[in-house]
Amino acid sequence: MLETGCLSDSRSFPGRSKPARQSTRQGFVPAEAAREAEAAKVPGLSARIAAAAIIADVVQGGHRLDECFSPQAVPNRLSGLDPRDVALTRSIATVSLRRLGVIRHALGELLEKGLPRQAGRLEYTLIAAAGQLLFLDAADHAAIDLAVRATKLEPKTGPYAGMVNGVLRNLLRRRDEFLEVAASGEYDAPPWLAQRWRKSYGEEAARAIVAMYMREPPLDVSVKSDAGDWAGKLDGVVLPTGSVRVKSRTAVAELPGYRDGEWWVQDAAAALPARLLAAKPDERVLDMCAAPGGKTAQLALARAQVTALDRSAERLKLLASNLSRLDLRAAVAVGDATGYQAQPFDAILVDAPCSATGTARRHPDVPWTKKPGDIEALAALQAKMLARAALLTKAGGRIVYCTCSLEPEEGEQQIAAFLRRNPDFCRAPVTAAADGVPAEFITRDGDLRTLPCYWPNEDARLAGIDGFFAARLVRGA
Ligand SMILES: C[S@@+](CC[C@H](N)C(=O)[O-])C[C@H]1O[C@@H](n2cnc3c(N)ncnc32)[C@H](O)[C@@H]1O
Repeated sequence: MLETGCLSDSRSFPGRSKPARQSTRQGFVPAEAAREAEAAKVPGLSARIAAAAIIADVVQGGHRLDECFSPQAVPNRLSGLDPRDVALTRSIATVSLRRLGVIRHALGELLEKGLPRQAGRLEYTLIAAAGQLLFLDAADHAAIDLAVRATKLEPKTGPYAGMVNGVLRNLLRRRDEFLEVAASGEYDAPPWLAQRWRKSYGEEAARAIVAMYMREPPLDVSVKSDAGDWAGKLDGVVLPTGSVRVKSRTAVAELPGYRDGEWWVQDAAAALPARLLAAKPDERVLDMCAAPGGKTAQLALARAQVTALDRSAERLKLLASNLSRLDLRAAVAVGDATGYQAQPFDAILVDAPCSATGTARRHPDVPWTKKPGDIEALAALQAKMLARAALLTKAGGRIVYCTCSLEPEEGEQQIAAFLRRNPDFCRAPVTAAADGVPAEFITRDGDLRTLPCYWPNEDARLAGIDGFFAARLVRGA
């Protein structure tokens, strides 16, 4: 339920002379209908084609992986696929993006001369097939055969079917070698991000963050009441912060209590900022970047008078439907937070758009679609939102600012700059005792900082937490 912005960072394999530049939409659409009909005749082929197309949409086109699986996705790569094929497409695309670094390394080793130019989606067919051969339990011969068939179906890639066959068979022969490279973690994050995390958190934590990003995320939910009871019903545990971590792998909508609106999906770290705002009944509260509404639900549950503002009308529809399922109320407003005007509020939550580098377990596309410049641009937007929030806060009122980013520019540095510019505000430090937040999550300045490597556990269903930053600020009376 967390969301990320996405911009493309098209990268090439080592050893490739030039990326095969091609617009995803222009290149893939024309033969679509005929190819779909052909592909539908071979079990599993449509899912492989869809997975390769989605990986291309993400890596080349800058789409968010989640978005590609939404019914509103444009282009929609899933039309006509049955639910089993959609699930297979999702697992191939997800693992291929999670492991993109080492897959690119392996393909770079195998493609000594690089990829041919003008080769359509060849690169992404290879990535999807390598993802299956290295990291999924799919039958090897099916992964190779279907990649070759997918290659033959598209005029641009057709001539390279023999090459695809050869490369994937060589990959299979050298699989143990590439799995050892994968285990070293060397290629698991783009170098510029790994370097940033080493600088911010030290070598050991940076390694642990990246290692956590190679694992499936747990399912955390926020419950309306009686966490212990719901932990029992959902085969879960109550976390020290009050969220329930669900061990069951049943589809979310099929779990007990979902349809009755008793809980909503929300990472344990994402549940903390609204808690820090501590909204009281009837207080006027602005949720400045509200959709899809995980934090709005918390504020509404506290019986505050919540205004849920977001720039995206589409995402606010999702918020409205989430609140309706939960039988919770908020006033909804579509608008740009940086220019929003209203009577001052008692409390404001600024859950600002950010690079989302703390959520790469849930969004394995994030590390491969962000660029260094994005962080600067997002930090500038966040500063504007904070400035507007300051104008909209009553004397004595409070702001909680948060991002799901690991980057200090979007967290600690943002708040330091805000406090320099706004001497009428001061920090209200987070404390373990009063806020019910584990002491290891609290920085020396009294902000919240969670790292994905916290709460390690052998069982992936119980391990880790999203990377979040939150600061609580109070305006002088
Ligand atoms: C991190 S998400 C919010 C998640 C949400 N608070 C939750 O807990 O479910 C950031 C949101 O900011 C919205 N957004 C981006 N730019 C905005 C702007 N200028 N004004 C208002 N909302 C904006 C996005 O549409 C997105 O829904």
